[in-house]
Amino acid sequence: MTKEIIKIQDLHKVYDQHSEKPYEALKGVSFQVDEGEFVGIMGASGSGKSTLLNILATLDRPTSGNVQIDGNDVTQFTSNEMANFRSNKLGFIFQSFNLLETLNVFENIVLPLSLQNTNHRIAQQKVRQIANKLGLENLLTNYPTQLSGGQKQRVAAARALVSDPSIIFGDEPTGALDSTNARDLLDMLQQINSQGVSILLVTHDPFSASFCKRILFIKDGKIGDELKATGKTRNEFYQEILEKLGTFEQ
Ligand SMILES: Nc1ncnc2c1ncn2[C@@H]1O[C@H](COP(=O)(O)OP(=O)(O)OP(=O)(O)O)[C@@H](O)[C@H]1O
Repeated sequence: MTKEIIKIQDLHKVYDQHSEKPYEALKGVSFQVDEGEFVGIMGASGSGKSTLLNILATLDRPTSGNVQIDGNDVTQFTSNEMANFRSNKLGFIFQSFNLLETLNVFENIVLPLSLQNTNHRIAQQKVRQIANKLGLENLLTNYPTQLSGGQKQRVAAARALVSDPSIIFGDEPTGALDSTNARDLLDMLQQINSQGVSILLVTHDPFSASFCKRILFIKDGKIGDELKATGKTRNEFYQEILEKLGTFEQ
């Protein structure tokens, strides 16, 4: 039976709820993501993508609604439980890489394991394994300032993957990359996904979205539509996304 990695039901988020001008950024969002899926969330600026991602990433709480990740109702967690859950179960890849400049590549990648107090020898092994997989084995003693944008994003991906998360969240991860590096990162995400890791990608970019298996379109705080890649080439899916955006964003 398929396992749901994310299940959200009737999610609402109201900012400035008790002010004179409350703003409802999410207006009853429901969807689920099955284990092993690669799902994209697309929508115009201001449609609620970051609000949704922040709630899923346990960085913010909804005003109402249910959020289950890997069988846990994360809305019931205390702040401490949220932080533990985040470091054990979730991996993040952001547009801005978010590497620590004072740490070298090895130290950046090992960070989630250090936070979990993983045994030093096991942590070293895991970092080497993931570094080899992402072609970073010769860069482990470099500092972020000595890396290209594409290399930085691979380090960020290695850091997201090293703790074997249940799901990877990407927030415009190709936003700061040139087209070759963007393509490499997307190929890599697809490869990671083919090994069973679930991915949820928030993006404006139809090219990035065309690597997903399914795309949810959010408009004015609601899921408005959905596209599936099943049976289509990536290019056919890309064209379909472009057409959908053409009608959707008006
Ligand atoms: N902390 C906040 N307080 C009040 N309003 C907010 C807050 N954060 C976001 N909003 C509003 O909620 C709406 C959704 O914002 P959100 O950042 O989720 O959109 P988005 O789809 O991620 O946009 P973008 O693609 O530009 O990042 C916007 O109208 C925004 O102004």
